[in-house]
Amino acid sequence: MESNHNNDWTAAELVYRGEGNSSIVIAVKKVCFDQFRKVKLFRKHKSLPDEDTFALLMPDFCDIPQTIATNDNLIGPVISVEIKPKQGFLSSLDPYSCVYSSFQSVKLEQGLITRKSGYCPLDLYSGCRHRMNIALNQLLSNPQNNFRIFRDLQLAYGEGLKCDIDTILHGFINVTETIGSIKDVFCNLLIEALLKPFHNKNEILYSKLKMKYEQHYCNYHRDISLPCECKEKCQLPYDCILGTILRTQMLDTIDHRFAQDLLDFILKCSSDIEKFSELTVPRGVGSISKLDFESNELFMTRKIWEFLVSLTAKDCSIIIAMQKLNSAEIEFNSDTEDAVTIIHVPQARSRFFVRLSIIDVDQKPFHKVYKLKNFKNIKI
Ligand SMILES: O=P(O)(O)O[C@@H]1[C@@H](OP(=O)(O)O)[C@H](OP(=O)(O)O)[C@H](O)[C@H](OP(=O)(O)O)[C@H]1OP(=O)(O)O
Ligand SMILES: Nc1ncnc2c1ncn2[C@@H]1O[C@H](COP(=O)(O)OP(=O)(O)OP(=O)(O)O)[C@@H](O)[C@H]1O
Repeated sequence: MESNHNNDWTAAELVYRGEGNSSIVIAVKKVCFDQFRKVKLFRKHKSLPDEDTFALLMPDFCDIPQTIATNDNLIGPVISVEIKPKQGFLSSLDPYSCVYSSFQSVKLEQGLITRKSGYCPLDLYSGCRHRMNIALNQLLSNPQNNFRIFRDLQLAYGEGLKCDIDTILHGFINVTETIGSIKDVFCNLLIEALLKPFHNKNEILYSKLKMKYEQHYCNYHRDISLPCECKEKCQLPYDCILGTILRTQMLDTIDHRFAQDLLDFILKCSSDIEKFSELTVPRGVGSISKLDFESNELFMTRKIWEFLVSLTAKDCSIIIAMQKLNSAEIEFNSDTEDAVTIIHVPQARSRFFVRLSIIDVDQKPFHKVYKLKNFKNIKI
């Protein structure tokens, strides 16, 4: 990840941050990552390859560097929250319960988790502050791989590491200044960040993606989640970070079942599988039906492309990096490609500088279309 140094880091400067299926993420700091590696049991067998391998140098989205905001007016620790929100709408494969709860059953059966989470993505994506608050509280109580808090770039809260929230947030939200509990104030801040407009580089693509979304409820979580009883019917803002992710997820208009048939058919006629990994956005993206200019083949290829992009959006994570503002004015670089904003939280009598990012947006390979076949617990 980004550093002010040149690239000659020694092991002593590297900090283990986390890892996925295909990569280990290290931040450039002062301690060797091996000491900190708290890996899920099923990844314990993995190690770094002995031969030369590749590394990606990425900005550290848990940080608020000087290139984005002059730090003179920012005080206290940088608190970053990582949320892996998963699929935010009901799938036609199961119109009653969220997809997340089905995968939780599979994980429980496979011994990957010890108890099912009360987190319902439909609550988080609802746009209703009450429901979002329930979702965040459930993530806090059973974070799994869906929720982490970092304090000054170090993991402070997550699966297997549940420290006291008030201690983690010390100097960020102060108990003497808050009305209500620190946890409530913190959740309110996160909700505001998730609902703020998220301006990003791909706005032109995203503006083409429509979102016809009403609040949904999930049968599985009916004892935890509450119906939205707000005076005005809540709706997820189209242009917030969750809205952006949801619109991309909703590019999946065909579901695994049909995607598999479609892909079988395409592969019978052509072996050019490269077309599914093309980075160019296909013309007509987001349109449910075949458009006049599209041949059958173009249409089917577009549908598979959209399905795979939607899979990426169903698996990506959000990082919200925040720091307290100490004065009325803050200068930030208006050329920055990052989505930054300022949030006033009356209950904390404070304003916060917030940087929003989306990570883990690697393209999914086309064979992912067949993945669902391997899960006998998923209702089809
Ligand atoms: O299928 P899901 O919803 O369980 O998502 C997988 C994730 O599981 P999760 O449920 O988030 O713990 C899974 O996450 P973990 O490795 O369990 O942290 C991966 O992100 C996987 O993607 P890939 O195979 O590495 O490209 C994800 O698979 P795909 O999104 O590629 O299908
Ligand atoms: N650019 C970044 N800035 C800050 N933290 C990051 C960044 N990229 C990754 N991370 C951290 O490293 C962890 C692992 O990231 P990675 O993308 O490899 O795995 P993942 O999200 O679990 O995906 P997968 O299992 O699909 O490979 C993330 O969960 C996050 O905590």
